[in-house]
Amino acid sequence: MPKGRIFEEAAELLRKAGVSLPPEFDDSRKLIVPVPEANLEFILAKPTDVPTYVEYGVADIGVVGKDVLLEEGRDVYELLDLKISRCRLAVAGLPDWKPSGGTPRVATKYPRVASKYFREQGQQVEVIKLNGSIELAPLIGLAERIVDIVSTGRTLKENGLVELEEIMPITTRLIANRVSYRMKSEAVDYIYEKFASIVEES
Ligand SMILES: Nc1ncnc2c1ncn2[C@@H]1O[C@H](COP(=O)(O)OP(=O)(O)OP(=O)(O)O)[C@@H](O)[C@H]1O
Ligand SMILES: O=P(O)(O)OC[C@H]1O[C@H](OP(=O)(O)OP(=O)(O)O)[C@H](O)[C@@H]1O
Repeated sequence: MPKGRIFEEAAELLRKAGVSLPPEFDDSRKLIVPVPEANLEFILAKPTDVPTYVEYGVADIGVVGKDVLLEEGRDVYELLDLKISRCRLAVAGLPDWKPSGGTPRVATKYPRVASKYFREQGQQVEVIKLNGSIELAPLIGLAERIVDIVSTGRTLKENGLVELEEIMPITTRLIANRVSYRMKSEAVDYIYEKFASIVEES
């Protein structure tokens, strides 16, 4: 399970699905939380590390944003769209930005996704990797454009930036380790079915 934004909505889904998570699950600092009643053990990880844990099989299944899944490019199965933490990946910049002579710079937490997008658009850009507060980049002259998550649009608005192009809609996905998917199919199916029934209802 990723800590941060997705956690709350994913925990709510699990509870709705009848998995009895202890109350301390939500605000404990513990990184490994066993839930023996459900025969499950949760690893609470940094969102970008979730696909790594699942690829290496230290977690059989994981919950992760499609943005992170695409960026990390790990070898895992994507089982289900959980349809939570809905947002979009977009190109944004200052409203008066116009292409000039040189190669434009694009700042982002998603260099892989951004490079692929601009390559497919036939646009040559220099991608600069940042780790957060991406909206700063055009304001301080690091880059002309950014590729980042937009949800309400508030961060862009409050920083005088505008959305220029939507790259793709983003939701949270259930992923599985390839070996666990085959060797522990009953357990993986159980979780899949639990989630699927709730996602369909909502
Ligand atoms: N503003 C947002 N609204 C809705 N969902 C978002 C938003 N920002 C990110 N997400 C989704 O939630 C996931 C996790 O976001 P979160 O902000 O918790 O991660 P993070 O900033 O990478 O974590 P950390 O703060 O540990 O670096 C993202 O991968 C994305 O799918
Ligand atoms: O459209 P909004 O609803 O304003 O949401 C978008 C913001 O949310 C995310 O940032 P986050 O808070 O995760 O901080 P970060 O800059 O460290 O990624 C994202 O990177 C945007 O900055």
